[in-house]
Amino acid sequence: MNEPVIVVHGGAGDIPDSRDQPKFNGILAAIRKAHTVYKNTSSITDACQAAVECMEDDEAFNAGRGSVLNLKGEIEMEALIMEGKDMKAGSVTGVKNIAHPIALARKVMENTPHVFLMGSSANEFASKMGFETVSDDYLMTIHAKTALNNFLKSGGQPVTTEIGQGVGTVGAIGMDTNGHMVSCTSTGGITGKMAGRVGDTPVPGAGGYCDNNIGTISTTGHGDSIMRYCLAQKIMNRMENGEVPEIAAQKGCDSMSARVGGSAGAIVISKKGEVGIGFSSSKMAWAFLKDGIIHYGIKKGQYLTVAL
Ligand SMILES: NC(=O)C[C@H](N)C(=O)O
Repeated sequence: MNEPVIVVHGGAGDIPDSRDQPKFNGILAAIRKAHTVYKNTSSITDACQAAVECMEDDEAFNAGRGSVLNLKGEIEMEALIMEGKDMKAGSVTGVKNIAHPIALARKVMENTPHVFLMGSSANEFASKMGFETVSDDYLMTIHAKTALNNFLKSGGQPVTTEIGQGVGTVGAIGMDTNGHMVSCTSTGGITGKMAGRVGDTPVPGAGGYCDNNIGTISTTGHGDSIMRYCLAQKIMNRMENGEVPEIAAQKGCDSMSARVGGSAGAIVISKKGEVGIGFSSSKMAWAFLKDGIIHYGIKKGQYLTVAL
């Protein structure tokens, strides 16, 4: 393969139409950023991390700036990175006041003997690694505050607001020209979650997975369902058993919804470089780059293209 394959998502769920364009702008910017970084570094890990950081900076998404609020009105963020060569992984959960949880997950992968760090200890590690602290005011958007108010007013039922209950988790997966793969996912979780709630996103096999011998995946959607179903791992199993990524992603999400409820979406690349996009939610923002063309969409059956 002469070109890398890069796929991103900007969250699955009940996304109001008014949010489509900001999400398109964000996912297209993320793909372009990833492409530039890949050209400069030849590192698919750097490229996908950069794509996720680009969306963490963009308040159209529920990750980094724009993260949703827990029941106490706080932001607790989570992220996972996994590389497919040696199946190394790094995760964080319950982190506060940093701009790029995905960068911290990478530090866990590369600078500790562990996979997963949590809460204030993860924040202490961030300080040690030289991460700057950002204020709650920077991370907390009016959309996130409105979403929590609406959630509380409705007696704790999921409400579709401008940003939905938790839509807008972000992910980027990629394969370089040597077949090396990576998976990156970052989120603020779901609006009105209990303080300390851990979602699917930082859990390998649920929020993402990566193995150069099979493929790479990032998921999004109702995390408590995704975690119970081990959605990323289930989709890997389907590909290992010969399903093409498009079918594996869609059937994986549909089977999760049928078995445990909730809805989800997934982006997938197989070891052959084939791309799969699937979601059982009403929408998922996705985009991928292949042969100089960006393909993207958000509604079922929507398939748009634009030059890089
Ligand atoms: N929109 C999302 O993907 C939310 C995330 N999966 C969570 O439940 O924490």
